Amino acid sequence: MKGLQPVLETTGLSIGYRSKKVEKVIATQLDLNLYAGQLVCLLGANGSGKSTLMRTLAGLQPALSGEVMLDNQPLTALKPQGLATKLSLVLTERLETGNLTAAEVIALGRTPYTGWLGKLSEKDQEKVNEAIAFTGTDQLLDRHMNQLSDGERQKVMLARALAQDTGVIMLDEPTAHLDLPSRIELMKLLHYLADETQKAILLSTHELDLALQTADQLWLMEPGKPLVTGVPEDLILNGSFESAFNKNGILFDALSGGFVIERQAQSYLIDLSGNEKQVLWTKKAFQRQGIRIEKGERARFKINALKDQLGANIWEVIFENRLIKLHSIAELLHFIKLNNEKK
Ligand SMILES: Nc1ncnc2c1ncn2[C@@H]1O[C@H](COP(=O)(O)OP(=O)(O)OP(=O)(O)O)[C@@H](O)[C@H]1O
Repeated sequence: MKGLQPVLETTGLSIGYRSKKVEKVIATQLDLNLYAGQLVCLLGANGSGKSTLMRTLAGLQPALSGEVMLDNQPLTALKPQGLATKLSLVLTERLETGNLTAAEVIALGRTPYTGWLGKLSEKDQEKVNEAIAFTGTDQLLDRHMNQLSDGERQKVMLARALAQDTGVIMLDEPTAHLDLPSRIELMKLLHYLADETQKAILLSTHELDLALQTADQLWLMEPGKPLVTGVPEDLILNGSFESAFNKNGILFDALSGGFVIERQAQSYLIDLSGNEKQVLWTKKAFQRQGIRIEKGERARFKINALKDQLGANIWEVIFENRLIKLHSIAELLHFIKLNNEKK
């Protein structure tokens, strides 16, 4: 990113809460950069400080110390209207927009340019139309907000933010109430938007899998530790991702890129080879059943996962010099458990 100017930059930023007597510091020494065209996912366990950071970057709460520069201007020097032309924020809380139609809500995005009662100019209407086209909300325009599903409402709120035409868009847990297909659709849309419109998009989320697959950059928050930034794969390889999320029997498996539930496992002398996909799912089944593969000089179970002539999955097991053919993972698990006990 050398040579590129960040749209949003923090220097020595400390965030937290200050009351008359006490100061509650949530994170310090934050030197963060947000660049045009990037989708950045802010990740962290509950209470790690994601909302506090978003609120501070959006000017909704003061920093404890340090500086936030937005478009080369200190955030603190921007008046609300000026700020609203540079940064838009989509919150998860359902706003009191129930009686408004989707079209009216999207048009509200132009408020910083028109004033509350302002009439939309041709340019305003153009921006609104663009926002509608990007988000595919044209079928929803006449509907009232309280008649929309969570996914539809979220798209309308995104269209409003797009109509606001700011360099930075921030979204606080935008996928929170959505089902899996809608979550994937929204993340894909955000990635496309960042790329296509060169906006900087920062969102907080608990969707680790989706963030790993779509974010250009991750910002990882962990209480008491410095915030770590980087591309997802680097953060996996250097162990930051594991460190932030491994807890209470849930482990991030850096080899598969997924989370596994840690179980009490028993070792079995197994030699497993064969068809890649079958081997992968056989290993997952072993993991789920607490069967830990232990490689040894002499495997007690020598398993070859393969397809038969008709293309069906089979597992050939050599056990005590006999060849046994099994036809499902269920049969394999049963066989191994039964025979491992017979010493
Ligand atoms: N108004 C407040 N005054 C004091 N402390 C607060 C306030 N709001 C939040 N906190 C504390 O700040 C810490 C960070 O909270 P924050 O809401 O930023 O975390 P988060 O990562 O967004 O959590 P979640 O994933 O649960 O939404 C928590 O310990 C929380 O209790």
